[in-house]
Amino acid sequence: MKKVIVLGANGQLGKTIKDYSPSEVIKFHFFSRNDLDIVNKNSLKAIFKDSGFKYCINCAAYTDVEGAETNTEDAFLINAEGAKNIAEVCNTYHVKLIHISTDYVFDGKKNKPYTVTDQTNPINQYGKSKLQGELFIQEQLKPHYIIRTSWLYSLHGKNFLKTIINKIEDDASLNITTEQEGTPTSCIDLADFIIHLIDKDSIPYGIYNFSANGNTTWYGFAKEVAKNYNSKKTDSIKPSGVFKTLAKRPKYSVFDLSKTERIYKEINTWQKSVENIVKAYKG
Ligand SMILES: NC(=O)C1=CN([C@@H]2O[C@H](COP(=O)(O)OP(=O)(O)OC[C@H]3O[C@@H](n4cnc5c(N)ncnc54)[C@H](O)[C@@H]3O)[C@@H](O)[C@H]2O)C=CC1
Repeated sequence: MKKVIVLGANGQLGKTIKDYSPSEVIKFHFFSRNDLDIVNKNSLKAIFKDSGFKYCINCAAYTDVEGAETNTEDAFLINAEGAKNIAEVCNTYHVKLIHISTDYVFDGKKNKPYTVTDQTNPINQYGKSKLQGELFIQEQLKPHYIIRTSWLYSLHGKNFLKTIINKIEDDASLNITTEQEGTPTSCIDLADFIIHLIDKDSIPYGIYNFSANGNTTWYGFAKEVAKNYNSKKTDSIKPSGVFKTLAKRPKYSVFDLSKTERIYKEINTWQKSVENIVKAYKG
């Protein structure tokens, strides 16, 4: 039985991992921010010491992209220093780390999918803090997987898919930007990939991209949600131009998935995963 600690367990990815039926080979131990703050290295040490954890999944992060522009110190404390603390403690207690990172480590100036070796160049504070976290982990700990993902949604917490469903329920008409291109990714698909890494236990360490297959805009994503949730409402979603925000967003952040699919399987298209989750939402 492999003992696995999950940090940031009350976020949408953490909760999705919790939904996984208990596996016969993995025993999860979930810690929310209230249980264990990743900024506090001594608390981490106390929990990891003599724990017998084989893997740590770090879902904990400062994820408010807009907020990070003004609360930059907090973003770096959690996304960079927190990640460093985890890496150090994993190193001391021989725990393998699975850490989640983001497409926002790129500037979005490319026009074909980003590979894991492409030059990073974050254009907002959130992306900068997440990249610093990646670099600390690479410095501190050999047995690590850094999974870069994008546009996460799930049945839990606040996310774009649930916002669109709520707006459709309220009969609101929506203008959604066509300015950014990327890939919506279901936490269920990502959780399955994370479990695959642990199950196999022999996949080479390093950076992996993980998103669904294909790409779209936030407008295309919203339309697809509407089509699956209530096809009569698709016309209430209209395309719009730039959505003014404090934090700059990469215009293009599609991933090249070839390295990931070589050690995993062909990943769902984003449309298929949206269909699956809307079905699950409707129950
Ligand atoms: N949401 C998205 O669209 C994307 C998310 N990511 C990354 O995926 C990972 C998971 O994201 P989500 O589940 O969507 O985030 P979330 O915001 O739903 O969950 C993050 C969790 O981390 C916890 N947390 C914050 N500070 C903490 C601390 N100091 N100690 C312990 N826990 C703390 C929060 O309480 C929250 O429960 C994060 O690393 C995020 O950066 C990457 C790309 C896109």
